[in-house]
Amino acid sequence: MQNYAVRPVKGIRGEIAVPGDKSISHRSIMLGSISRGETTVRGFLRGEDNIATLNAFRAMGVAIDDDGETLRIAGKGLRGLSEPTDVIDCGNSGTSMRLLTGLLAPQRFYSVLSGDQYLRRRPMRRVLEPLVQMGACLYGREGGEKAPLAIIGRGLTGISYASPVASAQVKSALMLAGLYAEGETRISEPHLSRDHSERMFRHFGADIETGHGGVVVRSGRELEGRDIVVPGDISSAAFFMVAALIVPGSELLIRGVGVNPTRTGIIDILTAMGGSIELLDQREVSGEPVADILVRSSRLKGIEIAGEVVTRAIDEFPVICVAAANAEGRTVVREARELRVKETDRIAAMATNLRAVGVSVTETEDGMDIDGVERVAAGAVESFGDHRIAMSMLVAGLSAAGEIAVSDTECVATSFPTFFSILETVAVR
Ligand SMILES: O=C(O)C1=C[C@@H](OP(=O)(O)O)[C@@H](O)[C@H](O)C1
Ligand SMILES: C=C(OP(=O)(O)O)C(=O)O
Repeated sequence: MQNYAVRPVKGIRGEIAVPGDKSISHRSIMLGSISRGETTVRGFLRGEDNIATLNAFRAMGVAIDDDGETLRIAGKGLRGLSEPTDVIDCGNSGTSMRLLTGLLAPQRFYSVLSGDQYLRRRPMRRVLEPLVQMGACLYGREGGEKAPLAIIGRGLTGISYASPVASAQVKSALMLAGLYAEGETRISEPHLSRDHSERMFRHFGADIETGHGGVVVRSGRELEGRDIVVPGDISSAAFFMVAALIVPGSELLIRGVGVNPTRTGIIDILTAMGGSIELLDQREVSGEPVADILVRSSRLKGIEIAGEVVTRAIDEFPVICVAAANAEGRTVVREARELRVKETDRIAAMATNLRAVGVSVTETEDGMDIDGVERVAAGAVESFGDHRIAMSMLVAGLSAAGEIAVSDTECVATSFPTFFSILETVAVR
């Protein structure tokens, strides 16, 4: 088991670029594989989650060439995937498993999806239930709640589905199924979740409409291969944004970060806490907004966080907790129940870890109250096998009273394999 310890530093300074967006990288492989012609992907995230998606499509007969810079996907068209000869291993990746379930349900073959011990504990009925309403034949442990999932591909019919959770994975699974289902598939959600699928479906020429009522996908149109440039992942940038805010004497420029409005909740939250964050050189790349982000150390204050911004910052809560621990006063998080069903229960994990470094945290069913301290104490904590918990606690160590040691940090490679090397380049000792 790999452990890593971070000592307090004198500043976070310089210029960095973070690796490609995880959500967009997954989708580029999926849509490229079921399009006609070649798709090229530059800036693809080579994290373990995305490699799981890449291997899944190779196992279904798609030729994907990787020269280390650009991926070249020889698209097979909507009906060109072939039956995988073994279980598809989604590793730790909820996105791979849920989106693949939607894509595989309407194929003319049998497939099985599984994953690691964490993924096999996560809820899957949220995608199985609407897909079964569309006519899918799907099985899972615990009455369809948990992986391994068995998928007996067959013809589907479009439905109109109001999702009870704001989840881009549920929405995207149904959109992918909708490419094959007879008629139209309509999906609405309580708040708009990340809309990378909508943007990429349009980019590949799918028959799609978006608006206040949600998204509508119509089947019958082949997709066309495209050239995609993946922007930097704002969820990875978030660790360095918080690091630069909480370490006095910091100034950090993060270049080429995706700033899709469905993902910028972290910027809104940190700005409301008093953080100095500027977006520079805003532009558009492959249908996604991109900017450089300039962050300077700031005195943060506690705020209340609830409502739609929670969806727009869902993966950033572990590191938001670290910002809150370093802020003056109390930060109140509510309506964030979804955090309990991620790679681990992120409310419980962060409460445990922050308490271990001297921060008072009260858990509620759908959130937590965090009382900021002058300085987080030194201590030893666990990753709970969750990449974002590991990186968040390492960031906490940068401005703590002493060393923070985190155990089981291999999981960082799930989404951000270059985290440690980037940290070395910006930490002023
Ligand atoms: O669609 C996606 O790429 C993702 C959606 C979110 O999950 P939910 O759909 O479960 O909210 C997010 O937490 C995950 O990291 C990536
Ligand atoms: C929740 C996450 O990913 P996934 O659901 O794809 O495992 C994440 O990366 O924080």
